[in-house]
Amino acid sequence: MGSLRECGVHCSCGLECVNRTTQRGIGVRVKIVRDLKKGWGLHADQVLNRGEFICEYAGEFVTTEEARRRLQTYDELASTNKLSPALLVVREHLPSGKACLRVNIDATKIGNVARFINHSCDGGNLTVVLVRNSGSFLPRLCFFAAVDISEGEELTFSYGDTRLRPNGLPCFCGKEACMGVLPSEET
Ligand SMILES: C[S@@+](CC[C@H](N)C(=O)[O-])C[C@H]1O[C@@H](n2cnc3c(N)ncnc32)[C@H](O)[C@@H]1O
Repeated sequence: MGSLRECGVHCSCGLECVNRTTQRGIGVRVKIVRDLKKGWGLHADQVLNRGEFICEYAGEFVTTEEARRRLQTYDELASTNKLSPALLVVREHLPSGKACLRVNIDATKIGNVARFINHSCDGGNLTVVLVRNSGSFLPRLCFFAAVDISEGEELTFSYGDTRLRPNGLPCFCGKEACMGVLPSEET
């Protein structure tokens, strides 16, 4: 996972500033496509170039305690196909190496198209970047194209390490590297 600093509230520049790439909304064409096994997924609706900003993972920022509570409910509902949860947990190791910042973003009820991005065991074609706007405490989670992407191709990233929870839901990413199980949070 990468990290990036952008201009923020205290900078005198406007949205046209070259250092506000992720603050202008979604500037590329994407479409939501249904897959029989994975449900809805996000696909490129144009050629995307490596390094291009795709979208932010918008959602509710929740505390770890609240995330744990929600994950328990979501797991139960997901196991009976009653819900497609989209609570993403990201850990950023601080430079000291002694602590890590945990960010929980729940797009299950409030979010944008990023909540339709499915998992791929090979890491997918998107790079996840933690973006800090100067003056803001919380980082935002943004997706950039990790490679050149063709029109129609599904956009995917890795939800995490499957080994953390070997008895999760089945994965249908279809990649050679597929672990057979969808990564999910335990804590
Ligand atoms: C963030 S949502 C992605 C959008 C979701 N497919 C939908 O229809 O709303 C995460 C959920 O999508 C499904 N999903 C994502 N990637 C998958 C994969 N590789 N194999 C099977 N199901 C997947 C799982 O149900 C997972 O809980």
